[in-house]
Amino acid sequence: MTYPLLRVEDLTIGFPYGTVVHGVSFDVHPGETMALVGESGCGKSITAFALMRLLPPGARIQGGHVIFDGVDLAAAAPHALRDIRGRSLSLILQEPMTSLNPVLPIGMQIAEVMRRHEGIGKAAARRRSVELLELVGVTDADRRYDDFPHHFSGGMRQRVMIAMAVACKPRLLIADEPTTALDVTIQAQVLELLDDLRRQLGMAVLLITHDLGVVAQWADRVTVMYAGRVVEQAPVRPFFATPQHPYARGLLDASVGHDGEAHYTTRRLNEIPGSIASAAGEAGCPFAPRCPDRIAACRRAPPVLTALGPDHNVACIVAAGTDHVAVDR
Ligand SMILES: Nc1ncnc2c1ncn2[C@@H]1O[C@H](COP(=O)(O)OP(=O)(O)OP(=O)(O)O)[C@@H](O)[C@H]1O
Repeated sequence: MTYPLLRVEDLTIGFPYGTVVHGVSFDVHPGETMALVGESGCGKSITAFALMRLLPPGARIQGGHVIFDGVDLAAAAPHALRDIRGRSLSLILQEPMTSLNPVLPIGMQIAEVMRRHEGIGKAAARRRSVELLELVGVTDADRRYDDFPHHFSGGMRQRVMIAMAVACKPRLLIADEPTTALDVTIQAQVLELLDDLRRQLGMAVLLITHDLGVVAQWADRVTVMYAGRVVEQAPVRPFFATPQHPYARGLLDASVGHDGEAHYTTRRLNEIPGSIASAAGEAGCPFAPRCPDRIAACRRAPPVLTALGPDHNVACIVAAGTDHVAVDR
């Protein structure tokens, strides 16, 4: 096992009204795709923003560590963060229009990232921006360098965002629902592009998604979140073959079609009866109100993440057995 590139340890995030991410831990290894999956509101995006230290107003890291390449980003000084962000750690979001400047030509925006982080001259930055646009599949890149974001379709804008995000060859790209706003064929093309770039540039990808089809096809490992906590993490193959947490099992059971084939692509995570909101105010396992396997002890305290096997952890006292051993990180 390689040493992790990113180690998130016991990360806890809150707003003035309460804690929304409770002691989340996961690793991302060099060159791999790790999927962070969960239904809307479970805390995926807030976790991603916390990794970049770009939390919305009012939100605060209340505890834990985010060790990236040996530096604790949760405690790093602003100048150190500025240097890391956009250079070795990059973020792409669901809707590129929120990240692109509408009044600047797209080529110039890509060039600007390289000029800021690598201090290269104007001409070299332009040349490399055109190469990057070609790399992400923008045809006639030299001419399109001077086009504005509104001249591009949604899928092409996402390609431009990806070009900008990988301009400085990051070691880790965080992609927060990168294809949710796109139609299905374009989604597949953009995910394929991300995977190609991951291999070509040797970067790792933290892929945030609510789509199990995307996880099955593109991820090496998966971390499932529920109500601000990690409930299961495993390599993708054992996860899909033998999911252990009742929430994960519910997600996968429900995605098998009448023909007996798995249909992950159309699966939405909110089809299990009940809602995350029903966990509010619960003292025990946040999934207990919706859980088919719950026993009385589930109501006592949130279960700890427990090792079931190599790299396979579950936070469920029923799945883990009562004589469980806490995960030793
Ligand atoms: N700006 C904000 N102010 C207050 N609460 C917020 C804010 N942003 C997120 N939250 C809360 O934090 C929790 C986690 O939200 P987050 O956006 O991380 O969920 P998510 O899993 O990414 O969902 P989605 O897939 O819908 O984006 C939710 O309860 C949400 O209501």
